[in-house]
Amino acid sequence: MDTKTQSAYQEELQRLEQTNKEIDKQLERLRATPVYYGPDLTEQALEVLRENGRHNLTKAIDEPYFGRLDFEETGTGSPSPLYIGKAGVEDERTGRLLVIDWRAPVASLFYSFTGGLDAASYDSPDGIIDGLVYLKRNLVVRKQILQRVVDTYDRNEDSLSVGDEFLLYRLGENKDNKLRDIVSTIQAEQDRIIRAAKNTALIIQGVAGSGKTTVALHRLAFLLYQYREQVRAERMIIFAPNSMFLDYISGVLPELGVGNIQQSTFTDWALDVLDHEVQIADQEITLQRWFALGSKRPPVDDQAPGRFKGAIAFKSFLDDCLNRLETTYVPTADFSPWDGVKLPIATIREWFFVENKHYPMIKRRERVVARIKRWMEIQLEKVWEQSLKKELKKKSAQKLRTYLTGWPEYTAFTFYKMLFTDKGRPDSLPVELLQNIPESIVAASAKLFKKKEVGLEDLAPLLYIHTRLHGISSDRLFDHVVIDEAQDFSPFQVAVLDAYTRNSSFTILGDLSQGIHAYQGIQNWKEFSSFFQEEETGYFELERSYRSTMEIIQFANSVLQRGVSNPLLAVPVFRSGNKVRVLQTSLKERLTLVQKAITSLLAGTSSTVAVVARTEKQAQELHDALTLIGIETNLITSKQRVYRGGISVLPVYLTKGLEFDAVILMDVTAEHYEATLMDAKLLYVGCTRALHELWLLVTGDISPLVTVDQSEITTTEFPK
Ligand SMILES: Nc1ncnc2c1ncn2[C@@H]1O[C@H](COP(=O)(O)OP(=O)(O)OP(=O)(O)O)[C@@H](O)[C@H]1O
Repeated sequence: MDTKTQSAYQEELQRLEQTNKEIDKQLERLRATPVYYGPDLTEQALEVLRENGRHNLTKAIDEPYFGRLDFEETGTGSPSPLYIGKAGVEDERTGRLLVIDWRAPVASLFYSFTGGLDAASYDSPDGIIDGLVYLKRNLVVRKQILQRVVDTYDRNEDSLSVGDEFLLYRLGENKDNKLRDIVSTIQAEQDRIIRAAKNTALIIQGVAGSGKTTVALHRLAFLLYQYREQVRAERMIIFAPNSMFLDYISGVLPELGVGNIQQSTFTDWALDVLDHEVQIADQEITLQRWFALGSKRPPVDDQAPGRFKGAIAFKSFLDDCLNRLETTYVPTADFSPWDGVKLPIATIREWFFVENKHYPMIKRRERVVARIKRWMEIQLEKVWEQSLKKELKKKSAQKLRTYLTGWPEYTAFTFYKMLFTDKGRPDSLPVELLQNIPESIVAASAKLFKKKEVGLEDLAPLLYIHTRLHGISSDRLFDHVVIDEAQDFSPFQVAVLDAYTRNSSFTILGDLSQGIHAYQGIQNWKEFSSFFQEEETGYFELERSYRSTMEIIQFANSVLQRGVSNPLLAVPVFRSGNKVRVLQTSLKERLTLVQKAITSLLAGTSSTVAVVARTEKQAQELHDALTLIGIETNLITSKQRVYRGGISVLPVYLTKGLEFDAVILMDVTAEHYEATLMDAKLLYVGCTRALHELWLLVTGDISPLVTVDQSEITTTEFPK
């Protein structure tokens, strides 16, 4: 350690000791104070403050901060050190902030400052504050012990740009089975997204590994801090592609001290709103179909069920159907509960179309039926003879039941199903309407609906019908919605979610280059942005990739370039590693080579390894074969709910969103990965899952998507 580093280390040791003492003291006192459960409102408010204090201090006690910024606000005359941590800590006597919460306005300087001698500024509630930055320092504290001090900027040094050394140290670490927070190394372009204003629909196109998922989770924590008066955690939700992915990301929010944010798949949420009226047809079959090898795959066009039913045009079609129903959605005849008494249909129409016009259709029906019942009671009151009254009461109830059979109480599913069959349709919905839908879709839907099953692409239409029929109860509204892997969402899904989201407050993240579910997703972000007012929409691009080494990113980019015109290429951070290995093997030697590869990777620095097959069936076979030769692996299928880490075997399309220290891509042959857009995206997704090591195994002709002669980034040799 040179003298400068040594003195910085000593200075930080002292400071840490003081901070630790203060935190210990405060926590001890708070823990000793009995919790107040009584009725006094002031005491209750104080108890909330104490509880917050306990919570923050418990969080801060092991690692009080991770960064320091020396900032001289213009006009103050001298710089003061700001220590930045996951939770703010105040000196009880002086009220001075010992640690600043990373989400506080001033902390944004720590992330946005990129070096140089010029003044820096941040946005505070009192306006723009500017001044000079003297020092940016990263600190690693674990269990109250100072482990590392790295200066990434020093105004008195020659090099005046903020260095990447600490970021590279962080990126070089191995991964276990959970995504982690990045508060200590958030980059300026990520920070802009995290701190963007709440009432905007943010759309973020980010290359693989650019931190989209991580940024979205940090943004939720930021919004909860910055808008604490306006948003509640339980009213925020993050939609992720599957339950295993949710498990994988489940650690980040608690690490950031944020609880209770809903985390769900669109499917689970939709089924809940629909009160589980339908079941989802087996997804394995759908996936097998869309991820079959080359020629066995159906064409992906606008007639594919997901694209067709996910389009806004389909929403307009449903609107048309619902509007038609609405205009005729009342009985046609007067209602007569008994001879001589009549409620004219004109009155019923008036109640339905005029008096209750602001209610959704089914609610209106309910209100009108209640009104008819009240009217009947009034008529009955006019009958004096008790036995007759009793008889009329019974008779009229029966009459009403019969009358209402001509006024069915649709649910989302009964209405939707009716559209695809020729039975039970009201006159307002002639069967000719079906001409708007491709025959194959009508036939497949009708078959499925008979079993009360639906496809994933039916959920947005069902939810939409549900909201038109029943409305949205206020406890279902979200304060903010995050959609991860949004390129796989349909415009219709986003339109439905918009109805459930106050002020269109969205963070929508994805990567068009990873759009492997093209049969249901979008091809262009404009398909979403067109819903939102231009002034309330934000669009960001993230180009830097933090996950993988330079060699892996360059290789993955070359795959994309061979299959996609105008690809969005990732820019790697300068983290060099081993070359990508492309290993040829015979069918006979294939398994032995996989075994050797796994052993070699685990003996090196990798602790999570993925063996990636092209299809689910091949993954199953590989898993079985590896088990037989004594290698324990976790088989990941589309039904998986938990990500365990270790050695995983999975089909390439299920790797999306995950990451592993090392990836072994199996069968990268011409047969398995053709020179098509879809296969290029699939292989790109597979390659970009690797942090440190990427190995490709080839038995037969190599895929035309792969260039082996890039000797600076690939090798064909097995490591010694
Ligand atoms: N600023 C950062 N500092 C440290 N690590 C980072 C940073 N940004 C991203 N990472 C790391 O990069 C990896 C990729 O992040 P993440 O999974 O959020 O990216 P993504 O854009 O959602 O990826 P993909 O689209 O490929 O699934 C993670 O390991 C994350 O911790």
